[in-house]
Amino acid sequence: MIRLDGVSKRYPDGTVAVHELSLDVRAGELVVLVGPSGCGKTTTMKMVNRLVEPTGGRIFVNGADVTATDTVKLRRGIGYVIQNVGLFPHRSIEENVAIVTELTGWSKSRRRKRAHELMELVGLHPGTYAKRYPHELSGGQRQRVGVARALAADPPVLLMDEPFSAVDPVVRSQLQDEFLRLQHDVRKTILFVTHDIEEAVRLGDRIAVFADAGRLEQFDTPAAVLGAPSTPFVADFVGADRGLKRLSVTPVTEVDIEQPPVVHEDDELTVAGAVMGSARWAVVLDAAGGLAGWVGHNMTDGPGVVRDRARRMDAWVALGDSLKVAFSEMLQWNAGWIAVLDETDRFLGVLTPSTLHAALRRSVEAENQDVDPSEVDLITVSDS
Ligand SMILES: Nc1ncnc2c1ncn2[C@@H]1O[C@H](COP(=O)(O)OP(=O)(O)OP(=O)(O)O)[C@@H](O)[C@H]1O
Repeated sequence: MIRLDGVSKRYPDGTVAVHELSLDVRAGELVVLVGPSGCGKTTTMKMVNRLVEPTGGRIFVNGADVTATDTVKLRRGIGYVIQNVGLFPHRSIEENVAIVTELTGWSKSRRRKRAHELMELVGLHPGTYAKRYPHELSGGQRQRVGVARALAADPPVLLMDEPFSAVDPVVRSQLQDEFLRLQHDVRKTILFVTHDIEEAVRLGDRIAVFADAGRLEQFDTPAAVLGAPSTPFVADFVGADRGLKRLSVTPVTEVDIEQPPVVHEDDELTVAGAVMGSARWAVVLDAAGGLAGWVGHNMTDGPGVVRDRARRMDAWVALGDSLKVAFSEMLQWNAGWIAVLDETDRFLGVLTPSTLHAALRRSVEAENQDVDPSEVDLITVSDS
């Protein structure tokens, strides 16, 4: 969808901002350009919509050479979101969002309808915000207006240059979440610039790590960049805590799950005790196979059914959630284990701190060796 072919940019003063860069972004993919300040990320992005003209190489958007495309037409098909948004201060939010559709000659009522739709999409209720002016919004809200405006003409391609870096970390994280949800729905082809590796890992389908002068050090999935940095520069850039960062890009899979004894709410306590054998506790399921809670072996004496003694259990994750979500769930509930449920809320098994650790080790080892994660043997303290 976007293809850079040996692209270079030397500014008139002799600065080489980008040197023979080749990169492709597939349709519907979100590629993050990340690297230290001055490495040529912004220059690269601006060459795609011709705010900067390359001095070498070729750039294609949807198969067409950008230098052979009329700039007005080119930019109409490319939404552009920048750090401080650049909203028009004397226009209302609704008018700011509609600016591109105004330029393309849409009728007033159609522009208004589209602006309201987009405001809803980015979480700004039009009833409250449509008539406000930019100075009456928070920084995070202004960024959302910037995203809505870029989406107004429904361009297939979005360029985003540090769009969330002007807001505080909490709002930033919120905007990132919302943006991921939005991208899930709209599936644009996105080139996203940031200097923040955490943001890159969180958002990117693939990330391109730049060193100086637009030199591409590694272009791969976040998991691969964190798990197997291809050069010392990348290893240094992603940081010594890359193992921790990997948590957020490694999903919980079937192989990570443990199977504790399972009993049902209606089981007799004596039966439940027998099912547990030497185990200290069992998971309690409801009639639909969903998680009802847990029961300890020492709670199974006497008459009655499991339901009478079972304790509630609220700590769970869905299969496919990240290990980071699993760890934080465990910490939040101060639980020694958490349940794993499928998409219909049926119980699949549990994760414990040691299975979580094993899952992380397995994923790092697999990445390093380029083998299937299920084939990696783990040696743990309890094995030795
Ligand atoms: N108009 C210009 N004239 C001369 N040099 C420029 C110009 N614009 C950018 N540069 C230089 O090109 C290099 C790359 O700049 P660019 O803005 O692309 O970097 P960046 O990776 O986006 O940096 P940052 O993260 O700090 O925004 C820098 O050395 C910069 O000083």
